[in-house]
Amino acid sequence: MAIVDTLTQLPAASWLLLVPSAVVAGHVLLWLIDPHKLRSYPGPVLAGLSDVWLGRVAGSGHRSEVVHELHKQHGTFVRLAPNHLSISDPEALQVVYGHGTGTLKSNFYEAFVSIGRGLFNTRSRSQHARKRKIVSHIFSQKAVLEFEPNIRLYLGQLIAQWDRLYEAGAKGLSGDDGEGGWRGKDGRVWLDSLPWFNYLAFDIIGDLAFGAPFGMLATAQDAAPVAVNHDAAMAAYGAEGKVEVKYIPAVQILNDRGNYSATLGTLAPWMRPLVKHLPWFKVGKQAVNDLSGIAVAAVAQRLTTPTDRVDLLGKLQEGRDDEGKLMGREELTAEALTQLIAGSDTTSNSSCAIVYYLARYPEVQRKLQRELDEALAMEDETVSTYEQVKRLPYLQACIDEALRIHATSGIGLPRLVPEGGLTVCGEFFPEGTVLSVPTYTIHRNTEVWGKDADTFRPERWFEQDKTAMQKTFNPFSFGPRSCVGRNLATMQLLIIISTLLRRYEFVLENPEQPLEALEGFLRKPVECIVGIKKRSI
Ligand code: HEM
Repeated sequence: MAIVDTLTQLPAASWLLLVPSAVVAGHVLLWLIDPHKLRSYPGPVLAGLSDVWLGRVAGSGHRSEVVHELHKQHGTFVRLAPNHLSISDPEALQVVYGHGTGTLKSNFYEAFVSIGRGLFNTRSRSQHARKRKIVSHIFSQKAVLEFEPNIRLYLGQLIAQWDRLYEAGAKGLSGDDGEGGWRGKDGRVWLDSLPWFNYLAFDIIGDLAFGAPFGMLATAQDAAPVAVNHDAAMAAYGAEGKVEVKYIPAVQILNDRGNYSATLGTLAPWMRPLVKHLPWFKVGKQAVNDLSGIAVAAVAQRLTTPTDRVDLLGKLQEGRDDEGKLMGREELTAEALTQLIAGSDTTSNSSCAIVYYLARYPEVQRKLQRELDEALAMEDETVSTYEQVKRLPYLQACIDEALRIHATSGIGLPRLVPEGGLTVCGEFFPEGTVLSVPTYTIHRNTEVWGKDADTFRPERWFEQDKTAMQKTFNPFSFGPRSCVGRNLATMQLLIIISTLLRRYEFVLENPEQPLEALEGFLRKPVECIVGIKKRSI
């Protein structure tokens, strides 16, 4: 009681000193006790003491690069936080992520939960298995073929826009369509391709997941309808009448939300409510809200206007679990939101990176164009079909090589060691330890990819040990939590890249300039300005 009395009588200034000192002392004490038995592993001293070190690195936008440098310096094992060890050995992938080893997503993923849990941020094994069973049917190879017409429709719209800008650009004109506008120079149109790839990806996934495109390609603008009042929109399910909406920049909001959640998720759960009030985090919190509003508005709209069209939302509505139950409305909204988030900028960042590398290496681009010209006849439609391009080896090698060097999911995805512990690369880790394998780093492992692992060179896919490459190639992750949309993503990339590269020739303004990227949850190109010219085929 005496201690409590003394503390309550302390002046405010003393508290200002006391609280931080107690926090620091607590961290040092935990470091000394070493409850996770990770103290013997190398890494920055501050990382061993507090989550704040990794939080700051994540907030810098260069987490993968920082972790990569640490692995170069310290080797296979690097401690990234008091309870988080990064393992850069490709052999670790199968244990940390594979089927049957029992790892679960760590509490990092709690920072991604908004309107209920979707497939991506469900951590419970049984709940995830139930959802995955319903959703994986929708993304089977056979099922995704039904979505091909939607992909081809919006790609056709992108081409119509680029053809229009090229015709004007070839005459030396300029304009302001798309972010940053476009200008004609040297018989080409010059534009930042990233926003256009975002419009394409958002319109495709908007159409598939919500039943209508956002209309970004048509307006050349980042704008999506969001429910003004979530609760009212939720209540409107099944009722007559319209949901009140306003328009917001969805691509920007998705970026803000990814940066926010990927940083917040690195911090201990007790820190999260405190930092949410800092200005930087407030922007992200608003983004989480707005993003859910897009799903709420779209799903509410859809449910008040029933349709028999074939899309992801329709299939989710029909999906039943083992007990034959349909998804409730909240779950349906959460899953549609998950697909919007998971299936939009993943595809646009990847498309953008592929085009950047093809523009940077003109000989690779020409070789790919030769393959496309031989495979596709003159009279074929402007937009390739999946059937035409699904087995073109050089096209596949170009896509894989770009996904290797610019894996949009580059960070080590954190997993929790299950009951009984886990042995990874000869080291034992007790239950509750957080482990991850950094994709960015294993995609640069010189033993697997060769001495020139830092260079974009599709030929390596025909030269190096195929088994080792396939075991290490991790753009979609491995195991029960790997990308459920992989078949859809692969089909999209094959159709998009084959169509664009057959129709246009791409050059960079400054070929020596590396593709600058910033990372929240995903590594995103900052911009990719290309000069586009129509080919004569
Ligand atoms: C090039 C495009 C894509 C890449 C590189 C990619 C990559 C990934 C990766 C690495 C994960 C694991 C994330 C984690 O464990 O934290 C993942 C999960 C997921 N992806 Fe994709 N993805 C792509 C496209 C898509 C598309 C088009 C969809 C659907 C429309 C989709 C839906 C999902 C979902 C729902 C999950 C969570 C799966 C689960 O936890 O069971 N992805 N993706």
